[in-house]
Amino acid sequence: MPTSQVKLFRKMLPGWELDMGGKELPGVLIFEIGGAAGILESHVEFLKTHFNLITMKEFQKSKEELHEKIKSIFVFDGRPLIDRQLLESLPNLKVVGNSGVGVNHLDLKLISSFGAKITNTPHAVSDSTADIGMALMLASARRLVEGCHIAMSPQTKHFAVDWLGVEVTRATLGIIGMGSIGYKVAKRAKAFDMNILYHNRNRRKEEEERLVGATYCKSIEELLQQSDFVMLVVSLTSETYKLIGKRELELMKPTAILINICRGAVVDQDALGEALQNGIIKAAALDVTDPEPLPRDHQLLQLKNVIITPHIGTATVQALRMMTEETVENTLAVLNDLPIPSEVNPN
Ligand SMILES: O=C(O)C(=O)CO
Repeated sequence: MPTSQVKLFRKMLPGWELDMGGKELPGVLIFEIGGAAGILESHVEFLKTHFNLITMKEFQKSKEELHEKIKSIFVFDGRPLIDRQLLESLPNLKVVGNSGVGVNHLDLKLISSFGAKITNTPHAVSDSTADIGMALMLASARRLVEGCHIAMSPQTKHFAVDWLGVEVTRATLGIIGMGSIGYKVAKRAKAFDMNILYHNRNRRKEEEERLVGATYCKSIEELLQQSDFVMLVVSLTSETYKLIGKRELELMKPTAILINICRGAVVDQDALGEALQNGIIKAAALDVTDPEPLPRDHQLLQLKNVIITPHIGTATVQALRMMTEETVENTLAVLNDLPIPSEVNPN
């Protein structure tokens, strides 16, 4: 039997050359291969060197014998849905590996009550999601989408715009949430000579030093009042649900732009629509909404000062590859009793 080598993209756990020789590969339940919420076909060969992949279709047709082989579930784009019934049918489940950083679609307490660990992939997603944050900020500031429509419209005879954008250079960016994505946003914003404010539950002195300047705002209010751009990069929890509502929007500058790259429900979207129509803030750029997609008659879709992208924070070849690798790392760590690179605390 060949030795299966764990390829670590971060090379952070030394000595990870697990000898799988002679052992049966652990069963992993996946939603499907291919399709919108399926494992990418190009990742299957790599995954099969470590695991016995079982799709939901195979699982549903199978007998208990197969259920007993399943040690892990890989969740991609929220699927498969993990409910009590599924958990009860997997007596040897040890880990649920979520591809992506946000775990608001998982019932963490329920999963951990079945003795399974939960992992996510904060490292894999941070660059691509920070890039989308920068792309949305620049696109909104320079009115890229409106410009693109004018340049491509069959009605356009000559280029003349009756509006001006604003520059991000030397402007103040307020980042709400200084986790791995927030930090990467700040790093990029530094290259634009932006003045960086951030709010986080805990002050992140190490990140401040690494960035050579980022000012901690203990209160969100202070950050909202001072920022030209406000970027949301928090996890969705009961504490951050509708964190940005009417009151918070009214604290922002009338010239400010709101960028959301975390979860739609962090913003009160009705309040946002009103604020955008009434000049309370200038514009919004959203990679996430609640729900996704928004109903076609939603007020946010009618406004010229809004850009919406279809939750593409991690939609790159590189990010998906790294998410798969980070999930493999996490899963193998749990199954081999090694330190878990990215474990989610169910509390
Ligand atoms: O990693 C996640 O949870 C994302 O939604 C990235 O956009």
